Amino acid sequence: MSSAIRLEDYDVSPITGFLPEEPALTRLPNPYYEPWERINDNLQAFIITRKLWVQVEKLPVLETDQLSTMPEKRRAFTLLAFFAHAYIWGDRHDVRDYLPAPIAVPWVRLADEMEMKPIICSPSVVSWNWRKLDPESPLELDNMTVLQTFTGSTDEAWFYLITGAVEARAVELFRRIPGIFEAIEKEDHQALVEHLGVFHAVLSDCTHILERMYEQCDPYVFYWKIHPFLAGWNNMKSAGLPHGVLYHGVDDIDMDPDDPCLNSRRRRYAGGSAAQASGVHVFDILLGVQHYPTGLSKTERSDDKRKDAKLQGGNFLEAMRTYMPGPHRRFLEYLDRNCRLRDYVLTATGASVLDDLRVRDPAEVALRTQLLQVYNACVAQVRAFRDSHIKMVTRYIVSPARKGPSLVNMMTPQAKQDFRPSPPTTPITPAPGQLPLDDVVSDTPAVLESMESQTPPEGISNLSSRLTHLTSLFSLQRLRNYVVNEPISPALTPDSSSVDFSAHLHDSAIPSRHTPDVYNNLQSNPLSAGIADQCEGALTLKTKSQHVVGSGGTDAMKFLKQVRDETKEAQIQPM
Ligand code: HEM
Repeated sequence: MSSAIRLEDYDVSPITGFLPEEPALTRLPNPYYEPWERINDNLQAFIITRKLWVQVEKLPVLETDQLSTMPEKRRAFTLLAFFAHAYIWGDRHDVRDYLPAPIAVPWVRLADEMEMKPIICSPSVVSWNWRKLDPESPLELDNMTVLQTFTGSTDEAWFYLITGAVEARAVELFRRIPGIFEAIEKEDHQALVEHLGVFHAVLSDCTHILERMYEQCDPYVFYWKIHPFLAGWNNMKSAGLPHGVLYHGVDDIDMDPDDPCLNSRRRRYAGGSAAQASGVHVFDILLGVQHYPTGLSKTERSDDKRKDAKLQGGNFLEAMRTYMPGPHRRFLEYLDRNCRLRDYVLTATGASVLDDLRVRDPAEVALRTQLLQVYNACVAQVRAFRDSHIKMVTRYIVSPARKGPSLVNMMTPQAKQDFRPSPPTTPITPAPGQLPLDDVVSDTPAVLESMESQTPPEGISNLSSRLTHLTSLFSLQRLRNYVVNEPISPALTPDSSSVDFSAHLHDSAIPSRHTPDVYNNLQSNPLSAGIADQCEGALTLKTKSQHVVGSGGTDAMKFLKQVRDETKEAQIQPM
């Protein structure tokens, strides 16, 4: 290992680390790119009004050779990433399985040039997407703001900022990497203890910053409004992308649009994840934390198996490195190959070594014992970071997935626009026990609100009266518009899903074939004839939404817990 490692050789700044040192551009300076900037000026409005598709398709296919500086390239990449993900996921009721040439062509070119993949990633939404509020003040959370979001919400901005601020805080550690290498080379234990002390302080601050997520990012908003935009196009069959996404003008040149072989040309990429930010990778590598493919048992973790799994792309964290810019990836690879901190601490603090020294040099024994303690404290702190992160994933993914979407999320965009509570055109006689329809109509906003909050409005205290209201609303052809009426796919039944739909369905009063009592009851009531099938539609849509945003976090949790446990295994037992 050589202490001659120079961060700059890997595009890692001693001032801003993996974040670029040059401020991000707020607009591309060359007027040639004005068509992109003009779309971006109204991005959120175009998403809300569902006009982005048309806008993007009208764009010319711009060349990338007029992007002359790195900040320009980064801004262009980020703009295209936001356009692409808004184009694919902007309307979950109508997911497109291709990117039009005006996005795909320049994006693929830029990604190739930057040794990245044309998909949204942590570098594009976090590292290149901030500026300092006060340029003269330090780079830290309370002095950072975000340039670009899908939703315009403070929740989304905060989500990106927290990740950026963790990276920013870690810079103090990155700066010390050459020093850590040198201290090991020179066997300078005093210096090593000092470096690791700083490492520990950095880790503890990063955990604190992570936990500030709760201050301004609402889990519901994150899960239902932000997270879907960040999804990729791998394993997204249930969200409507069984084969991935076709990049028009790149992968379909000279092919008939109906050619079935086109599917094999579709690209599949993972979505944006903070696991693509380099900071936490550095923590692991420096401390010698080993990660294995998810589900690989301890006994299977021989070097051969590990290499095998590596070749098959089984290690998620390593796969995430392929979404980083080339120089950063190479920096991590360099560290991986050359950092031997853990082995060094293991040897320097081994029982026989310390026994030999005990009489000759008790001060050195004390120093080495301190070295072991501070090393272990760092490992424990990385574990604490991961524990905290797991709790966060529970609150931001698992819980909202269990609760299910609000009515607003189940409505088609058209239905949202169409909804105007108004009196019925055909008189319908209420069945015995039902409220008169006039009351129901005037109650509509309250019922909708109750479904949103999942609490019955005043006076409607039990499930059956809520269903009665629903029934009447359906009869009035109002709620019919809120659901997509298509048969439920056997592949998406609650049984095969990681989320317990049936329990939730009772709560939110959406009956289905899977809640037979309610379903049969509805079918036997003449006024509610047909409503059960409508509800099936709601369930289908709900299940679809669930799959767009993820499997309710079950797989992710398994992976995250394994990674957390692997961290613990790096601790060295004092002899
Ligand atoms: C609302 C907050 C967050 C949620 C819901 C969340 C969710 C997740 C999920 C589901 C994974 C599993 C892999 C994947 O699907 O990408 C993951 C992995 C990961 N996330 Fe987060 N994340 C959040 C914030 C952060 C932040 C702020 C950081 C760090 C700055 C971070 C760092 C990581 C890392 C390093 C991994 C890889 C696993 C590990 O090393 O423990 N996450 N995250």
